[in-house]
Amino acid sequence: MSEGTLYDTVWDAHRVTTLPNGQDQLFVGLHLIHEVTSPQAFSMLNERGMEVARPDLTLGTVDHIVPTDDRSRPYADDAAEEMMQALEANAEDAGIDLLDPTTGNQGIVHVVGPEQGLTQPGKTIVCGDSHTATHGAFGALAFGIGTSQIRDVLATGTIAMDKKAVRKVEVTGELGVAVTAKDVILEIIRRLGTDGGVGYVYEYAGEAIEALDMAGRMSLCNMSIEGGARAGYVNPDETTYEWLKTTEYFTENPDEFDRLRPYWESIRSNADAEYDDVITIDGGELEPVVTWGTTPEQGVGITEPIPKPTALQEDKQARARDAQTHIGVEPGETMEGYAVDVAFLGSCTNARLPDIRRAARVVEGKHVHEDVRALVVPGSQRVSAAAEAEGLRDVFVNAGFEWREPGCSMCLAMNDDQLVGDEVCASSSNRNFVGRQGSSSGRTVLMNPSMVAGAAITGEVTDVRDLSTDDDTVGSQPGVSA
Ligand SMILES: CC(C)[C@H](C(=O)O)[C@@H](O)C(=O)O
Ligand code: SF4
Repeated sequence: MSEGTLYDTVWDAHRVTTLPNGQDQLFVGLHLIHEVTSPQAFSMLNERGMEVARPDLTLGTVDHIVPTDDRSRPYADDAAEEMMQALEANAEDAGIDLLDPTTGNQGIVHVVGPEQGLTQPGKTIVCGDSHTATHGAFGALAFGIGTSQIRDVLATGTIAMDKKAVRKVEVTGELGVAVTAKDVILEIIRRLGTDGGVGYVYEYAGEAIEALDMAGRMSLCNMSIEGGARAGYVNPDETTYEWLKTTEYFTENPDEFDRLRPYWESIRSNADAEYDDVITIDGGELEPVVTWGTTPEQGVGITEPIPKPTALQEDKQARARDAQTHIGVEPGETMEGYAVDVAFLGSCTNARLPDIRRAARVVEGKHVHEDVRALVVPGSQRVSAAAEAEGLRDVFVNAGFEWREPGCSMCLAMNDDQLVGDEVCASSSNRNFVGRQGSSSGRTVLMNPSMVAGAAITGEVTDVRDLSTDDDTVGSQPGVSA
């Protein structure tokens, strides 16, 4: 078993006891809740007449069902209004802060926690949402949990969990122009498969990871779960501390920053830490990755041919054939030139300010292709306001994009933002499952945000390196705090 890793150290620091069934009971430092997965857990608690143990360590937001256009109440969709009301009532009763749209701080749960400065190194963070691993970007242990676990955390402020093995995923070298954290994680999943991480937590390390800004680290950790890992994290460093320092939590509590910093330093994996597995990828060799299929592992470099199903592992061949039929691609072709109908720049993977900046650089002075419907859905109200203040909203709107209010939107289509019929979407989100974007015949091609911007402009999957000669510098800071 691993030893001396951040995972081991933070786990031990939070262990309350080992339970008779062998699981460890961990103290939970931050519990994030949203409208889809929390109502049932609150009902279970209410049925037993129990109270929320740590409302002070719980934070709510609304993201999945919230409309991204007209947000006047009641919401046009009754189911959405009902979920929102349940969340409001539960938060109010328990005394939990709720980042609703009137606060100016609303957004996707995995965008707002870090923005608020509540996602911190060495914390245990849970949320009833599979992409909770995002918060691992800060060196937190962050896990997605199910409804009965949400209930348990609400009731006790702790959670029972099995300890996993740790795989170090080392990405060496320097990423090329237009190659981003999204491409790195799509490449990792392509190589190891969507179940390659089962039983593991991933520690991302190496020069290419250390060079990523916090937005990039969040994109990377966000998709750990798509690779089957229980969680993913990056050891905290100066980049992490710089982000934290500018958040409201720490500008309001500067002493806290000085008090916590030694702890943050102390939890970093030791130089001689032992891992259960190590894999190394040469980051310098990567190019932008896009998916050709219906799982995130079915990806390919933008200039590479789509594989023949028979070239894949035997148990993956049938699924690959079905996927190629659904998407309508042939092995041997590249994805370049594949026509798109919709461009979606959004989701907790890629809707932070640096993502929007990168995409804006591609879009500036150009126009969305006449056959394409293009949307920017910022990850949070803060991201949106910061982007607007920098003039980025104008760049997109002038180019023919719709600029929407924050939420999950077309990432999973629980609101009105949906594909129609067999539309193809160039999407900066994290899942390309059949039906994911609201239409069972709809087709999703996952890619990084500037590639989405490129597809919006040309009307087809495009190697964005051919569109922009710029380097990849967009500023390392979020620019969305305080
Ligand atoms: C609705 C929620 C339970 C779900 C998740 O857990 O991931 C959603 O966020 C998703 O991305 O599919
Ligand atoms: S943006 Fe997508 S992946 Fe992220 S929480 Fe919302 S639905 Fe889930």
